[in-house]
Amino acid sequence: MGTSSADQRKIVTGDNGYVLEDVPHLSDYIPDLPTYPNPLQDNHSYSAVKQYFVNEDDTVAQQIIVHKNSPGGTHFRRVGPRQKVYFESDEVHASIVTCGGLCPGINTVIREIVCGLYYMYGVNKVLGIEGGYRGFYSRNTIPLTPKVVNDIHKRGGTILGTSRGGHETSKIVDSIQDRGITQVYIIGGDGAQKGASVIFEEIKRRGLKVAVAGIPKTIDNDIPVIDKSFGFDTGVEEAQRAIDAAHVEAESFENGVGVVKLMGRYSGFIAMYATLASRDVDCCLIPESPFYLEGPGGLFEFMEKRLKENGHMVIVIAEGAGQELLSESMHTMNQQDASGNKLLQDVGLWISQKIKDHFNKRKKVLNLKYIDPTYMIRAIPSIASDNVNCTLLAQSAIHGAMAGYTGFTVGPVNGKHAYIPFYRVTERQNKVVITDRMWARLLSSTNQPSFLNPKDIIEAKKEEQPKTQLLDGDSVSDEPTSKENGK
Ligand SMILES: Nc1ncnc2c1ncn2[C@@H]1O[C@H](COP(=O)(O)OP(=O)(O)O)[C@@H](O)[C@H]1O
Ligand SMILES: O=P(O)(O)OC[C@H]1O[C@](O)(COP(=O)(O)O)[C@@H](O)[C@@H]1O
Ligand SMILES: [Mg+2]
Repeated sequence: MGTSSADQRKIVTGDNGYVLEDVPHLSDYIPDLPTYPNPLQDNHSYSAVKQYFVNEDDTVAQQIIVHKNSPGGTHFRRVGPRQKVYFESDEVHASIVTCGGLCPGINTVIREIVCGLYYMYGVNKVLGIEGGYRGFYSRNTIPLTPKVVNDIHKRGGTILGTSRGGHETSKIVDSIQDRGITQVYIIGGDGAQKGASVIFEEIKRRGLKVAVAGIPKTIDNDIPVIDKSFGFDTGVEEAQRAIDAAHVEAESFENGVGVVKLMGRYSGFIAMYATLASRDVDCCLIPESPFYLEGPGGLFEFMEKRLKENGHMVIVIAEGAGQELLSESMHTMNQQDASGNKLLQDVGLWISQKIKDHFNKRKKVLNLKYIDPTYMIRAIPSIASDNVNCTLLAQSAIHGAMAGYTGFTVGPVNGKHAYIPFYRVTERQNKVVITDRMWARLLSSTNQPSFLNPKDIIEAKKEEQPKTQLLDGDSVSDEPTSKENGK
């Protein structure tokens, strides 16, 4: 096995093309750290479990579809408790912060970090940071105990509050240092993971014994490498209620059209999965798949055909879809939120008006109902399966931090949880790949136009994006493409 530390990445290579993209460890930059036996070995719930401690060499393969002569490929370190820990229980002063937009299940993750630290590792100093990153330097903190968090998983939102913007690295790390915090748990999306990475770098530069762990939260599912985020299934489930309502309204009126706008700033996963789950959707529009309204192969032509055949139809549109059409017609400026995310025009209102105008001009009856459940799908408590996801993530993050790992995001990779270095989850956004099988499944389920001409398809294939990873059994590769590698 060889190791390479080019640009600080910990890459371990083995036989037959095996590669481990390892995560940093406190001992990488602090010499002679003492270790302690893991207190879990005396814990009645765990000591009976055969092979409870994870073998140090266990790793999780990023690619599970392999061929006879495939090389070993990229792997990540498997999560779980280690025999040795790098913190004594009373040395741990943990902090938890929640950043960015809401997502069902955040409170469950908070609860499980607090309870996991208390019950598994005997840690009783856990601090909640209020209001996102800026809370480190501008807000009060909340001491968190199992009693305080006991019922919070039944509530939507985050008991700590959240925010966008406000990431001032040195002020945050000063606060971590001043308060004597030794473990930082950051629950947040792609933006928050970038912030976590910068915090980790500054902590390392200052040589502090502070573990930084990221727990990915993204209702849009735009974080790469991981199978999917907690809360995503809850969001898709809740979206069914809006689609059902749109369908009932549409089929009850002559030429009824239900338009449902769902979240998805840059990635259309919620719209795609809500559509595939529902079977009542006639057309799904996402940011990754450009569409057009007029002319042969356009949306209006398809609508006229579908309404003639069925008398009603449902359109699901992701909020980031068709933004190029909107800015053409509205001459909008590029506005951003406090975190630098693009502020979008309401594509649902826009498309509803365009559809109405089109049918009005042709003097055709149209009954259009526009439903915007945007915040309803993310402001609710998580469903049972997501609660289990949250527990696994929280406990895995704790085991990693206690074992001295740092600068990592935890997440499921092909169903097995792994510690993933920050750079792998921040270097790009996860998007629906429209030349992949999952989008083809959607097109064949709705029978909508692809809005692509043969030339576009050749171009899209040439772009060689990584495959859609979410729940797609056929997904083959999430490796950076040759383009991303700059080759
Ligand atoms: N490139 C970045 N570097 C440092 N901090 C960032 C970066 N991008 C976003 N952040 C911070 O992360 C937090 C959450 O980001 P945001 O994009 O709002 O939500 P999310 O984490 O859900 O994607 C914000 O406080 C923001 O300032
Ligand atoms: O209005 P807000 O709070 O900025 O949130 C809206 C946005 O949050 C999202 O859910 C994603 O936000 P995150 O990146 O924070 O997860 C988008 O789909 C949506 O545009
Ligand atoms: Mg984001």
